[in-house]
Amino acid sequence: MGSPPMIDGAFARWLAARAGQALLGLRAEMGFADAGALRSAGDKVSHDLIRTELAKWRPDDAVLSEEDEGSRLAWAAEVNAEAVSRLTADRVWIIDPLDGTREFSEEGRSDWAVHVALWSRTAPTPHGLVGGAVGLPAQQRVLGTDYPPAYPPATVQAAAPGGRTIRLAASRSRPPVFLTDLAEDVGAHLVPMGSAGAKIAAVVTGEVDAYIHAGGQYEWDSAAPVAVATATGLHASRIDGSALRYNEADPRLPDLLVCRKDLASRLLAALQRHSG
Ligand SMILES: Nc1ncnc2c1ncn2[C@@H]1O[C@H](COP(=O)(O)O)[C@@H](OP(=O)(O)O)[C@H]1O
Ligand SMILES: [Mg+2]
Repeated sequence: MGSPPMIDGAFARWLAARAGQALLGLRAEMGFADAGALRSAGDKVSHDLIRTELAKWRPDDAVLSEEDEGSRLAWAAEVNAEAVSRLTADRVWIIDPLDGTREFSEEGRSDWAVHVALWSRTAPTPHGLVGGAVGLPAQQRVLGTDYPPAYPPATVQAAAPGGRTIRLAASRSRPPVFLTDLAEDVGAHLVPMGSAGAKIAAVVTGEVDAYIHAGGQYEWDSAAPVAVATATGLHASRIDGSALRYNEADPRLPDLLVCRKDLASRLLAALQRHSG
């Protein structure tokens, strides 16, 4: 087999695709009888593959992966900088080897993803993400910053008279408590789905108009999909409108809004009313 692409965005796509193939193979091999075993094996196989390839092809870069020991710890940047290499590194790969682990273990579901993002200290944007890819293996596609999908999304319809209903993606297992009221307020209907990556990909492709999450998440849940979403021209922020920031000492990033640019001010105003 030849070498992977040199350019980081294309490398991220290559890596997400390879991990996705391994995960599809695992599903076929193990079946769905023991969901817990399939989930654990999926996390491990994808993590090990991505870790091995990063060590081989990007040995100087730091990595933050959900499956690393201690990944959820909140460090004090000034105290732990020496011990935690990502806090001083110029380039950090932020990885969720299997996002939507629960859906991965349910037969017939395609809302699970592989996230590979690259953060750079010298990035021109507040989020710091300079490349990334979201693999959707069961949908036979990878979305990446190397070929950002068109904006506005191809399947967006023109507004119907009287205002079109907003399709609002939300976690199928842990939706924010305020979301039902917010949806009613803005005339949206909720589309329950698993995986932050799959939901943001659905905004990118125009299957839904927005995704709102609150109540808990980590940087790896959104880094790669946010890299792709912002590369296409979509809005992505915290639910209070402030910037999403990655490779922080504390990896918790509990809430976000990703949506079409023309909906952002309306949804942020509604979030201000409902999420407080
Ligand atoms: N309240 C919470 N606290 C921590 N993580 C959360 C969370 N709600 C959602 N997540 C994480 O966000 C991802 C998408 O969640 P959901 O499918 O419910 O939308 C999942 O990642 P993983 O599947 O990688 O664990 C899930 O663990
Ligand atoms: Mg995740």
